[in-house]
Parts: sequence; structure tokens; C-alpha cells
Amino acid sequence: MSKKGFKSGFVAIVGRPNVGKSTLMNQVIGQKIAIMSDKPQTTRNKIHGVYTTDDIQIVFLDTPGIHKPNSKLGNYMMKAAESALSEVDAVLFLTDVTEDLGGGDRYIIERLKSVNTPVFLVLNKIDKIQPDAMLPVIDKWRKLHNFTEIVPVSALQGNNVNALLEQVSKYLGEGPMYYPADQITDHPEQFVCAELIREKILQMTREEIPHSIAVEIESMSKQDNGLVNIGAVIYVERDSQKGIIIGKSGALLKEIGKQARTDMERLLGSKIFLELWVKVNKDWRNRESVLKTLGFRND
Ligand SMILES: Nc1nc2c(ncn2[C@@H]2O[C@H](COP(=O)(O)OP(=O)(O)OP(=O)(O)O)[C@@H](O)[C@H]2O)c(=O)[nH]1
Repeated sequence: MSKKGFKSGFVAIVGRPNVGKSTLMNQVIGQKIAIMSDKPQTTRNKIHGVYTTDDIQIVFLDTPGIHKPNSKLGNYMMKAAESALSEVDAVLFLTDVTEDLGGGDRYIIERLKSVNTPVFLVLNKIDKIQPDAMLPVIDKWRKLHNFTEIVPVSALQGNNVNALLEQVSKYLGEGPMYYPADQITDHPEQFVCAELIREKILQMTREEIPHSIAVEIESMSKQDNGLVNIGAVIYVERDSQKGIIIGKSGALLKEIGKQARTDMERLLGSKIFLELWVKVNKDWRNRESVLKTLGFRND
């Protein structure tokens, strides 16, 4: 899906609680087509949202654990968060301009010093202070770290958020569109759709099948006309099971699809185009993506 000149990348958002991370995401997402998804990109990161235009896609990740650890688990999480920060293309360190610098901020800065990733200081809530009060704030922060860029914004009112996105895009390289621009993926919907397919299979086959299958929703996207395309894979453990599920001239698979689609349309309130594939995979139980569709998560 890579288009020439298309840029993409991953950007982590870090900061103390309440600085406005979610508000910033909502502002970014409100401006352009985007998805909110809780599907983790890796076991360490959660996706906050995806910003997509004709030329660029930025996948914003929430990096959990970047706070002062007070337990062994906290320490472990912290290490994971640090290495996650090295893998992204840029880090947005969000702060609240009305708040004094706290121990939490210093702690985060110390961690950021050990990564090579460009770090943006995003000074949020500028709508709450007078413009001439900004310079001393910038000075204060500048002394603490050599930030790649310092960008003041109001996530709530949207001031300067576009400028922030433009600055970030300078640090991204050419890359693929990781998520379809119109993706509506969301774990609960995917899970229920997979379960509906599984339910039809259970109803239409005999005992030997049910325990050997898993259903994975591979894609879910909405067209401009409202039609939702869903692609799903039914994993079985043996060739003979594949034959059973497909049925004579594909009749059983067709019926499974028809009935599942009817239920999904009721669930999602949209017309659905459902494509089903049957694949033999002895190890489906170890496939991480299948486990995720089934609701097992590492984070
Ligand atoms: N005035 C003003 N308030 C803001 C701005 N951005 C966020 N807020 C407010 O600050 C509060 C916290 O914002 P959140 O977006 O929930 O902060 P967060 O960093 O996601 O918080 P956690 O989820 O606890 O980490 C909310 O009441 C927001 O309305 C801003 O630019 N200006």
C-alpha cells in the first residue's frame, strides 16, 4: 500500500497525568480522518489514534510505564517503556504550562536523555496564560534538556496543533500506510464479529470441529457509501476440517457467511460485505494476532 512520497511513522506521547494527552489526541483526530483503537502495536504500546492525510500517516502511541516506578513491576515497565521510546520516530513530551516542574517531569527527562529519538517539548494549555508569560516558561524548560523542537499549543482550543503536526512530519521518513485511512477497527466490534462467525460454525458442524477453530478478523473498513467490508480467516488444524467447513461446492461456508453477516448487520447497523477464508494452521493457538482477536492481551 506504499505510495511514492508517502511518509509515515510512529510517535510516542509521554507526560504526567492530566497534562492533556487525550485532549491533544482528540484534537488531532477531530481534524482529520483517524481511528481510535486499543489494538496494541507491540506488547509495550497502545495506539492512541492514527492521523492520516493524503501524504502522511502518524500513528500515535501511548507508552505506558513512563512514570516513577515504585515497585519491581514498575521498574520492569519502565525499562520496557525506555526501549519502546528508542523504536519510535519521535517523542512528544507534553507538559502543562500552568504547572510547576515536578519530580515526575524531571524523572521523564532523565529517561529521555538516554534515547536517540527526537524529543519534542509540547507546552500545552497556552490558552490559560498570557502570551508574554511564555518566554520564561520556555527558558525554564530549555535549561533542562536539548529538545529537538519546542512547540506551544492549546490542545483544547486547537491553537498551533497543525503546526505541531507539520513539525512532526519533518522527522518521518517515506513509509507505508500502516492503517487504512477509513479503518473503524476497534477491539470489541472485532471480537463480537469473530464470535458470530464462530457461533455459526458451531451450529452448523459436528463435534470434531468446534475446538479446532479460531476466527481472526483481518480487516474491517468502511466505504464512503457506508458499506463495511470485513475480511475474516477461519483457522482449522487439519485439511479434513477445512473441507468440512467449506462444504460441497463451498455451500457450507457460504451459509456460515450469510448467517454471520445478517447478525453483524444488526450489530453494526450497517450493510456488510463479508469475505471468509479457511486456512489450515496447526499452530493457530500460538498466533499472537489470533489470540488478540480472541481477547488475550499482553498489556
Ligand atoms: N485550558 C485547557 N485545558 C486543557 C487543555 N488540554 C487539556 N486540558 C484539560 O486538562 C484536563 C486533563 O486533560 P486530559 O487530556 O484528560 O489529560 P491526560 O494527559 O490525557 O490525562 P491522563 O489520562 O490522566 O494521563 C482536562 O480537564 C482537559 O480539558 C488545554 O489546552 N487548555
